[in-house]
Amino acid sequence: MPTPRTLFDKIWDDHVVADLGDGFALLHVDRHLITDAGSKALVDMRQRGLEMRNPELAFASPDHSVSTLPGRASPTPQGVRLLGDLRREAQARGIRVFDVGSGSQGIVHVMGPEQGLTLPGALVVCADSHTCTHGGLGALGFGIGASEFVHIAVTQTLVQAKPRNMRIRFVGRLAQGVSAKDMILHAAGVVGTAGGTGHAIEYAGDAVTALDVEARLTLCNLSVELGAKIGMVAPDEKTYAYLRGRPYAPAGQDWDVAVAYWRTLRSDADACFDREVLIDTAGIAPQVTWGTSPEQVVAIDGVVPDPAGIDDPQRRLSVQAALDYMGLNPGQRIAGTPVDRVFIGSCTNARLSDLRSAAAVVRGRKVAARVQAWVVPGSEHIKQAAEAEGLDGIFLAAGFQWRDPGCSMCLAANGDLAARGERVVSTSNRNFVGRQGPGARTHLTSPAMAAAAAVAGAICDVRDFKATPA
Ligand SMILES: CC(C)[C@H](C(=O)O)[C@@H](O)C(=O)O
Ligand code: SF4
Repeated sequence: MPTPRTLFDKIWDDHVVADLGDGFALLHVDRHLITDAGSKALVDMRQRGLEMRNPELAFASPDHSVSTLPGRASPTPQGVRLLGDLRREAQARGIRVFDVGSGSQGIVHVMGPEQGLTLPGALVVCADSHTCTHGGLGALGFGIGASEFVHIAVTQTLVQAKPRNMRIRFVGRLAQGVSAKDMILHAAGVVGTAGGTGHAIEYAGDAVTALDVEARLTLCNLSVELGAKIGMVAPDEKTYAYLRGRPYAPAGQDWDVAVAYWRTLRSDADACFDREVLIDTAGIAPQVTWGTSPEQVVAIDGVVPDPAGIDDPQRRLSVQAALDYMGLNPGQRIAGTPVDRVFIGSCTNARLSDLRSAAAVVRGRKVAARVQAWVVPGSEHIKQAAEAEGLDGIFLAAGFQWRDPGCSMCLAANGDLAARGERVVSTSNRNFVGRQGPGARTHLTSPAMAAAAAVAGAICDVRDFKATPA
């Protein structure tokens, strides 16, 4: 009998070129995604006279340094340089760039799945920590560093230590008004930002199977916020339906061969996980982060912690520091906290289904007077598709800005940032100190919760909003 293996073990094994011992392996890389933020490595390679082995397996899209204002020129000198580097270096090597205005540009973790570049069982890398997103399609995706970038570009392989296996099982049904973002924020609260360190996480359970592919991408997107470089969902019929007909997905006979392989990509029933976490999905309410780390999260009907009640002195200090930065009082209810800005965007939550769920809340309503609210679609494709079904009109009529695709206020790029002390409800994945601008305060939520906050002018429970008929 062969040893039972996990989904992750199987994909790992299929990519081992050489076993290097001590848990290390040389792995083949199927897709190397390149952002403008990672393009410096290409410049370094040229200066060192290093050739790229398989430029046809590398795909680039500018995202961090593109302006999201119509016109699209980066307003910062750094952005201009990164964009210029990416275009010049990619062109010199024949790397396909999904460039601004091509109709296909997008945040790289949105573009990859959308183009069918991300496939079940494929090893996908990018010099960006949220490459774990691609696991939503059953790919083995993870972020790499600058030296690994060069190794991959030159050899199409990389050396990795094999992480351990972890499984988070979400059992039971997701309640109305609750989404994949709430599931993963809740999980961050349960396991903490170091809970997945050194592990590849598989998300499983009936609540995960019930998610559509875009929601699975959201789920996997925050794996790195749980400390894991890798997060995955086993591919299934929904995965195949999502991929069929995409530009880079296999076609014809190749499609049948691929699907036959993809069907083998699931954890064996008796596969062993080094760590297992069980989460009762039915008990999850819409989540809001209150602090400066994704694990500092609370249900919308909850209160922020009171440091006075925390025994561990280090934890007490860090909770106090987070409350101070966020301008919140110990033990206060999170609901009702007034907000200044709402950002619906990022590789976490700027796909069509995200924009639809936000629009369903916004339709027929107005953004509160003192709130600045933005929608930044994840890609040019999504922007077009959303416009084709009139979502832009809903957002614009409500008083949102409808911007062009890019990372934008997720990381305060290109002047897209909040002012010191401003409170932002954001659909992105990081609420670190200064992430959305020096002194800016970030609360992470789902798109529907962000939309509700924009309308109410305060953090509030989206379940209190009745959908207005179209
Ligand atoms: C700029 C890039 C390297 C960074 C990352 O690795 O994730 C960014 O995308 C982020 O989200 O903080
Ligand atoms: S959208 Fe945000 S999290 Fe995603 S790649 Fe861009 S900066 Fe990183």
